[in-house]
Amino acid sequence: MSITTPAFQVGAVTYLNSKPLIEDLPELFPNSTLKLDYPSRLADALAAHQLDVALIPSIEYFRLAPKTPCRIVSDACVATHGPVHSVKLYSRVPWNKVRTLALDEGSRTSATLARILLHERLGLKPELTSFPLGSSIEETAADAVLMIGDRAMSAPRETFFDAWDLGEEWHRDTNLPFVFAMWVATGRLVESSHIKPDRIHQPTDPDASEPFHLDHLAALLAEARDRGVARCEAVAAREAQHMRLTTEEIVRYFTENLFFTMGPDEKRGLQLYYQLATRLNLAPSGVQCEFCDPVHSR
Ligand SMILES: C=C(O[C@@H]1C=C(C(=O)O)C=C[C@H]1O)C(=O)O
Repeated sequence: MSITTPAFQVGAVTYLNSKPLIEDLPELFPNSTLKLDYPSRLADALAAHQLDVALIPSIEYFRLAPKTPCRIVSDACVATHGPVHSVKLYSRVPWNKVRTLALDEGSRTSATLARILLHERLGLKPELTSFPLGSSIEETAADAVLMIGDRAMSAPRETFFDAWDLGEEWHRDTNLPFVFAMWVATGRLVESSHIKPDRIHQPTDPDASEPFHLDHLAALLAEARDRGVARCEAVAAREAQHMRLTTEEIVRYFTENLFFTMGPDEKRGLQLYYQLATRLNLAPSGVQCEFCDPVHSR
């Protein structure tokens, strides 16, 4: 595909789970800067207009939408249909005795999901603390600790009373997939979308040799995902060199735990999650979810 892209600031999650979505992104967005960071930081940077488009925690779309024009710009996402393997809630006490909860500083979506599950299942509203990015789970004192991303993929040294895989627990309760992250654009990319929601023209960008539409962005992000998924064994072999996981384990994670396309069931799961979050006042109500139509790049 040859589309001239303007110079975007693109942000993507630094974890293993996002690698299949960003394969070839530098090639597909040659003029853009790709910044890899923790999900919570990407959400803050997008809200602060330091990024034009970013893979952000799904809950953050609902928090951002009432404050600033933003749009879901791709059907590429990070989702699961059961155990996700990299989002764990550990408890030192029986679940009904959880009074304090330490939330992974990198997380927003799973942090909200942990609170929803504890409330929906057990009526709990634990006191919250942070589980900082640079520290180990043994340094936390809370009754329960949420850990996400690469550091959640190996078992901690401490023996816990119990552990939940949040993708699995969500699926057990709802029979629906769960969407952890999705591509959202804001600022100059979508401001004109108030006038024409699905045909965004970027006439102001001096670098663009042709008008740039959100459809182009959707097509490029879908192409990056399709290329990454098609090459997931090579991606796994490369990533295994600097992780304490084998290529086979990473391939299984990419192909059995994770799903990278937002289909009808993922949308239903996301809408239910949003509803439950609003019931607990963890997201503003009334946000309409306008999804991006599927784009087939090949
Ligand atoms: C599946 C995961 O999804 C991530 C979890 C997120 C969150 O909890 O806010 C955000 C982005 C995702 O990449 C994971 O961290 O392992």
